[in-house]
Amino acid sequence: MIELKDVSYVRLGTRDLDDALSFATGYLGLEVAETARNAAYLRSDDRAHTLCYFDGDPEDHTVGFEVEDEENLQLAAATLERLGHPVHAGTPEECDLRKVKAFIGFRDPTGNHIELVVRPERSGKRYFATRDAGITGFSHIGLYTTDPSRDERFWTEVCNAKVSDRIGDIPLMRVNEIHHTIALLASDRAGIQHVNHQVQTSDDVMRSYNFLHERNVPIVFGPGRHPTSGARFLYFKGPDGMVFEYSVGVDAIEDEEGHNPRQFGFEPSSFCKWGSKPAADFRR
Ligand SMILES: O=C(O)c1cccc(O)c1O
Ligand SMILES: [Fe+2]
Repeated sequence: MIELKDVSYVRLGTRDLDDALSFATGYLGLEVAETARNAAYLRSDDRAHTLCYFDGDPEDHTVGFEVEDEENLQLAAATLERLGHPVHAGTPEECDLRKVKAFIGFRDPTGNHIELVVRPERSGKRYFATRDAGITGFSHIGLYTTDPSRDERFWTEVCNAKVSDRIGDIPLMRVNEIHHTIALLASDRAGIQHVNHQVQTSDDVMRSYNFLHERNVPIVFGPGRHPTSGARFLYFKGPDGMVFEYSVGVDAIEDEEGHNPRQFGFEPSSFCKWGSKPAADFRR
């Protein structure tokens, strides 16, 4: 069993690094940790970085998850190879770029690029953004799947994820007490559908709605409230069509043994209990 502790970072390719950087700092509200070697490293909490934009294919998305130690990493590599997922061991230079002690890369059954990392760096400095969006940290990702049931089995049987709720066949899965860290979304391709940052209060969600709307940043869903996690949310579009979500008030699953996944119908009211509807281009 591969024990994921938390999501660690996302890596997104872009053909226009300057544009991605100005969006990340001026609209999303991240802090630049470092710009180096055709990449920009951005912070959203006390970690050294949680988002990396690199000069490359905008379809090239990677999600990193933290595992406990190098022994667990080796066991994970062996498990993945045995199950037919070729594993790439991170070179020292690749580890440096990610500010991790060690990592492996592989593809999930849909073909999503996944990395497992050991000892991702923290920063001694607190996160301080130029735009105050109220961000408290990077929290979860929406991941495309070409087969939700197969990929649910991968994340819950090969890895330690547990299903908190399902909307239709779409699982919201946790790897710690937070309601979900991985949300799957059905598609005909691989990739990240959205990147979630938590914000401090509902006021932050509404302030960002006005701020982004006034500046013509496409709002693709919300403001609204998820019946599943209970979070108030706003989704908007960033560079290369990537969707970003702010949310506040995600449930913690305290009764780990006693929690049974709830089944919600695949309909708009299962995504928002305030009646907001996703825009046609919510999914790319
Ligand atoms: O927070 C949630 O419950 C949620 C539900 C559906 C889709 C999402 O992205 C979510 O974050
Ligand atoms: Fe989400």
